[in-house]
Amino acid sequence: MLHWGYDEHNGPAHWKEVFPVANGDRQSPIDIKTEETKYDPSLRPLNPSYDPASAKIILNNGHSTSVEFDDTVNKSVLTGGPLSGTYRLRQIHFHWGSNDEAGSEHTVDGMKYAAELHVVHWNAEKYSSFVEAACQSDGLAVMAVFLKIGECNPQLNKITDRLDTIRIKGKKALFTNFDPSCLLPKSLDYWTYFGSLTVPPLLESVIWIVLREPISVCSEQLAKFRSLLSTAEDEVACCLLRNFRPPQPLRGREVRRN
Ligand SMILES: NS(=O)(=O)c1nnc(N(Cc2cn(-c3ccccc3)nn2)Cc2cn([C@@H]3O[C@H](CO)[C@@H](O)[C@H](O)[C@H]3O)nn2)s1
Ligand SMILES: [Zn+2]
Repeated sequence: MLHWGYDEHNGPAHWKEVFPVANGDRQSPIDIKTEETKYDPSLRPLNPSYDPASAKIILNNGHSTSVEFDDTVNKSVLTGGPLSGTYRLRQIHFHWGSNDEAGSEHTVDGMKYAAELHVVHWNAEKYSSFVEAACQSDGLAVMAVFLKIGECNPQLNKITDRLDTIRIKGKKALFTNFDPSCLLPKSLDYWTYFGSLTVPPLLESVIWIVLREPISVCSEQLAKFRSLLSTAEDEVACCLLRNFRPPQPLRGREVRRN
C-alpha cells in the first residue's frame, strides 16, 4: 500500500498492513448501541472554553479539511465531562461520505449520519506536545458532533465558503477569529468511551466524547467538502469523495452516558 487513503486500494481494509494496531482492542469509531450505554452519575458537564483568536489556518491535508489552532498556551481548552485535567484544542476537522446517506464515522444503533465533526484536544497538563500525548492512553480527547442532513448551517458556511481556496492537498489559508463552539448543538449531553484515532497511525490514545444532539448540514454544503482534492498540484486530480472509517469491534468496552 503506497500511502493510506479511502480508496479501494489503500482504504480502511488495508490499513492493518502498515498499522497493525488497526486490529487492536480499543479502535474507533464504533456503533453506539444506545440500549447498552450505562448512565454514570460521576460524569460532569462538558466545559469547552475557546478563544476565537487561537484559530490560525484552514488546511487541506489530503485526508480532510481542518482548522488548526495555536496550542502553545492554554487559550482554548476543554475541561469537565469524563476528563480529569485540562485538554488543549489542537484542531477541528470533518468526515463525510460520497452521498448524503453515509459519512459519519460513529453510528447510533446502526444509523449513519451525513457527516461528523471532530474537535481534537490533547492533555497539556501531563504531556509537553501533541505528538507525545498522542502516544499516551489518556493523551487525547476528541469531541464528535454528528451532522444531520437538513437545513443549511450558516455557521458551517464560515468553513465551506473557504474550501475553494484550499482545493489542492497541502494548501492552507489564514483562518482566524473563529470559535468552534458555534458548531456545537444546544445540548452538550454525550456518550463517552476509550478509543483511538480513526486515521493512521490509529493510536489508542483517545477519550471519545460523542455529543448526542446533531447539528444540521445541507447537501450543497456537503458537496463543497467532496470537491476537495486528495491529490497535490503535480498529481492527477482526484476528489476526496469520502473519508470515513467504518465502525470497529467494541471488544467488551463500556459506553457511558451523562
Ligand atoms: N479522526 S481523528 O482520529 O480525530 C483525527 N484525524 N486527524 C487527526 N489529525 C491530528 C493528528 C496528528 N496525529 C499524529 C499522530 C502521531 C504522529 C504525528 C501526528 N494524529 N492525529 C490530523 C493529522 C493526522 N496526521 C497523521 O500524521 C502522521 C505523522 O505526520 C502521519 O504519519 C499520518 O499519515 C497522518 O494521518 N497528521 N495530522 S486526529
Ligand atoms: Zn476525525
